[in-house]
Parts: sequence; structure tokens; C-alpha cells
Amino acid sequence: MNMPVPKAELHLHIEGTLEPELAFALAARGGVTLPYADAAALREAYRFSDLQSFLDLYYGLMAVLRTAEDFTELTDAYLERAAAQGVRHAEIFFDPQAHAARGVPLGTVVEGIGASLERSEERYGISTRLIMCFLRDESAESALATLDAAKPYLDRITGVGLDSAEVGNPPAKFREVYEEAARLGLRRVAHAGEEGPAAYVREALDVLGVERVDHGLRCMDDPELVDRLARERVPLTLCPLSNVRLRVIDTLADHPLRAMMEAGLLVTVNSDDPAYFGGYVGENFDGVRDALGLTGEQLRELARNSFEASFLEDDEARRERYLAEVEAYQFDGE
Ligand SMILES: Nc1ncnc2[nH]cnc12
Ligand SMILES: [Zn+2]
Repeated sequence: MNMPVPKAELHLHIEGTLEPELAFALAARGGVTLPYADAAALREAYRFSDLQSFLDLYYGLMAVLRTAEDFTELTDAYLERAAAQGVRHAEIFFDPQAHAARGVPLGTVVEGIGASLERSEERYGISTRLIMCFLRDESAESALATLDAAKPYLDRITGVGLDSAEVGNPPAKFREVYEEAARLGLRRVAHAGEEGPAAYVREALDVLGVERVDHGLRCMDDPELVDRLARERVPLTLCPLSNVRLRVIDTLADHPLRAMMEAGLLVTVNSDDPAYFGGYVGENFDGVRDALGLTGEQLRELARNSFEASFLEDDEARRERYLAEVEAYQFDGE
């Protein structure tokens, strides 16, 4: 078997890597009772009708994440799996407000994830960045307070993002928070155009000044926006298996990825919440390859895009090294 193509993962919620077996192990350790008989019963509950039905289960299961060690273990488990799938660089989201709601301070989360990221290169051969997301169904004041609480940890946080329930929570709600993030020198991304309209993608660019759009799928409803995204080389972090599981599209064969590439968009393939959506980044690559009949050259473009879209500006030599690995890679049948 060929080794997987080297790639960066740019849209990955660390909380979304919580596998049922680890959830039960952490629950036992922390004395948390879960409303499922066992890991198999929990996995059976992963049938979602939309984003909200997923979020309800997802935030509930986070109850097992309590200590810094829990977050370290979670992150180690992700990095180990990612390394086996050819991930060389990972930009990882976390949701501090979801943990603060249970009394877990931001510092515990950052220290816990950070302990794993610190040794990631040495252990897993993966360079990393950390991106702090605001929950868009919480208030702008809560997001501002979260940014304030993060100030002692900014040496470990590369950027900010925006996630959770999209429809009814437009990007403009967070204008002030993103202005403050920019003043603090943080990179800016946001989920937009997953379930929400193309107008939210425009707003994320124009009002929040985002440098990368998470999902962005619905831009395809607006040809002028597609032209702009292509012209300005704004990266879109797509998550094909997530889109199927959250019923944004019916099947992988309906995914617009290929049309997006043909429109000149800088798209990348990622896993979003792999423990919940049926696979990690490798399964997402294999899924679109098979469902859309992508060629080796198109897969190489996706891998190249992932490094181009990454926040490696402070380490261009590394980016060049990764890109050279992509060019040297031989796909099966090539
Ligand atoms: N796909 C997704 N959309 C919005 N918020 C999320 N949080 C975790 N996964 C998410
Ligand atoms: Zn996401």
C-alpha cells in the first residue's frame, strides 16, 4: 500500500475527535455518567438531521472533558491518527466557551491541548497551530470576554474562528471581537456558508476580514462571489463527510468540490469532527476521490492547496519542504 499523500488539516475541531471509546474511558475516570449504555450505543446515536441536532449531542458529550490531562489525551489520540493518514501540519480549533459553561477554565483547555502540541513534531512529525473559536449562538459580549480571558495564552494561539449554529447568527454580530483580534495580531477565519447563505460568506470577508472561510460551500449560489474568492485566492476549508452527515448534501457524489476546483477556487479537504462523521481526513480524501472520480493530479492539487492555505507564513522554509513532498509524491497508478 502506498503511503498517504502529505497534507495539512485546516478544519478540525479537537472536541470533534472524541471517539466513543475515549468518551467512556474519560467518563469513568472523571465520575461522569453518560446517558448511553456503552460506546456502541453512543455511536448508534450519531444520526443527524442537521447541524443543530449534531451540536446538541456534541456539546452534551463534552461533559467528559474536565482536566488538562483529558485534553492532552484527546489531542494525542488525534495527532496519532492524523500522522498515520499523512497529515504533516494541523491547525486545530477549540471551543473555550463550551468548556467554560461547565466550569472548565480556558487555561486548563489551552494547557491541556498545548502539552500535546508541544511534543507533536517530535512524536508525530506534525507541526501545529491552535485556533480559538467563538460560539456564534452566544453573545458578542461573551466572545469579547473569552478573547480577554485568552490574553495570557496568546503566545500559543495563532488565530480566532467562529463556529456553532450558523443560521440567524451572521458574521457581523462579531465585528468588534474580530477588530480586537486583528489588533492583537491574531489570524482570522470563520465558518460561513455551511448551512447559512452565500451572503454570510461575503460578510465574513467584508466585516470580519477573514483570511480563510470554513466550509463556504454555499458560495456556489453566487457566481460573483465565486469569481471574487477565486481572484483573491481565499481558501475554503471543505469537509465532505461532514456535509453528508449533517445533510447539507445528500451524498458525496453530490459534493460541489470538483465544480469548485474547476471554478478556480482554492479548496482544501478536511474532517471537521471526524469521530462523529465517519472518518478522518484520509477517509475524506478517499471518499471524494471515489465518489467524484478525482485524478492523481487533482488530489495533488488538494494536498498542495492545504499547505498554501495554511498559516505557515512565519515558517516559509517548512512550507516549501512540505510542498516539495507533495510534488515528489506518486499516486497509485501514476
Ligand atoms: N460543522 C460545524 N459547524 C459549525 N460548528 C461546528 N462545531 C463543530 N463542528 C461544527
Ligand atoms: Zn467546523
